[in-house]
Amino acid sequence: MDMILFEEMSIGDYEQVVFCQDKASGLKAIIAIHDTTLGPALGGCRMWPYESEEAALRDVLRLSRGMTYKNAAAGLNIGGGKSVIIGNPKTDKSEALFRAMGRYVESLNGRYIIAEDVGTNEYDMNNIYLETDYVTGSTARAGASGNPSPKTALGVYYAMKRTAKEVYGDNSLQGKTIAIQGLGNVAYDLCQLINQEGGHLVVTDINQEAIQRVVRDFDAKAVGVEEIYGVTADIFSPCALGAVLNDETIPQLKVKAICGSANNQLADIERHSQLLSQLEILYAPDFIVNSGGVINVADELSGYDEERATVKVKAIYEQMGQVFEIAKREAITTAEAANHLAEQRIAQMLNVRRTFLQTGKSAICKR
Ligand SMILES: NC(=O)C1=CN([C@@H]2O[C@H](COP(=O)(O)OP(=O)(O)OC[C@H]3O[C@@H](n4cnc5c(N)ncnc54)[C@H](O)[C@@H]3O)[C@@H](O)[C@H]2O)C=CC1
Ligand SMILES: O=C(O)CCC(=O)C(=O)O
Repeated sequence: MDMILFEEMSIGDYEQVVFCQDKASGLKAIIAIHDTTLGPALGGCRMWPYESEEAALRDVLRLSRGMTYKNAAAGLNIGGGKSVIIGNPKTDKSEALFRAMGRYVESLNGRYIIAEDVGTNEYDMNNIYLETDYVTGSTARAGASGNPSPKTALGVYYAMKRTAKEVYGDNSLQGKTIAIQGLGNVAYDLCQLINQEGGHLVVTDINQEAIQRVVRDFDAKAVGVEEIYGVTADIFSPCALGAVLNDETIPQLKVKAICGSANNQLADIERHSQLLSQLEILYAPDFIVNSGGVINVADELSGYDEERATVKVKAIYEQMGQVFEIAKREAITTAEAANHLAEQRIAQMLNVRRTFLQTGKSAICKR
């Protein structure tokens, strides 16, 4: 590994990285806590057959930092963290593996709260709950919120409507063509919402079954995995994995806007957001668009109320509008505007905390 860990941690301002190994269950995991200024770090656990340990480490560092920004911009009183388990979610899962992971989460004593991400689900969280209370998104107890994907999809839908309003002057998706990459948990529900509103879907996935389901249920048109970038559409919606907006793909785009659920869509945030802006393609920043899932699971920390969580998720519409306004007012890219929003809130709350209080009052105290 030619990566120097403490240097990486220092550059990205990470608080803590924990390597977890349990030989009996086969667990190899990394937990990254990026920033806990606003509260305990909350973020999902990705299970993925990473090609190297360095790739896993890079992913968890990138994703945990993203959670700090996402949680701050969403107005949540929680910090940013994430975890990865190195393994194949189709073949390597077991009760023991997730219980071993749960014990590592417990050992952090509330500094990190786990949830699901790509490759893990609410049933895995149920096994984690057997070892720790610091888990959200399970179905294991009263007040647990379960699978966050439907709420993530709802948030993407509202972000997409606000994006459509910004570009086309009307927030309706009726008659609009949306090109969707990746048809997993989030995108299936998103396709349903778009279809219900009369939008047209052009879709792709590496999984044929996922494609067939959406073609059958929502009258979508399927294209090849590489063709999706060149589809003539109103909005491109990346809902698979990260770094899909890069030097090769951006010049192929024939859309006026991008709004999707995938984390870390821009391969190089600064350069590629500038390039999109030069091409007059409006980029709806990923961590604002996809914050519905974490807004939903974080609601558990105050005693889960689905109605309240839904109201907060729908408010992504206004939040997106605010980001577009900041970008226009300050003549910066939308990615920069979203970052400013998050960074300003963290700086302001750090300042508020200068006043001494006898007892701490954090999100987790309210459980
Ligand atoms: N599930 C949630 O609540 C949240 C998800 N996200 C992000 O949204 C994205 C999607 O999440 P989920 O739907 O939960 O994941 P998922 O694993 O259910 O779906 C991902 C889909 O993308 C497909 N895919 C993978 N590589 C592809 C490629 N090169 N081209 C086309 N399709 C490809 C997969 O076959 C799969 O169907 C991920 O980036 C995730 O981190 C972000 C916030 C919350
Ligand atoms: O939605 C979740 O399960 C937790 C939040 C998260 O990991 C994410 O938003 O990427």
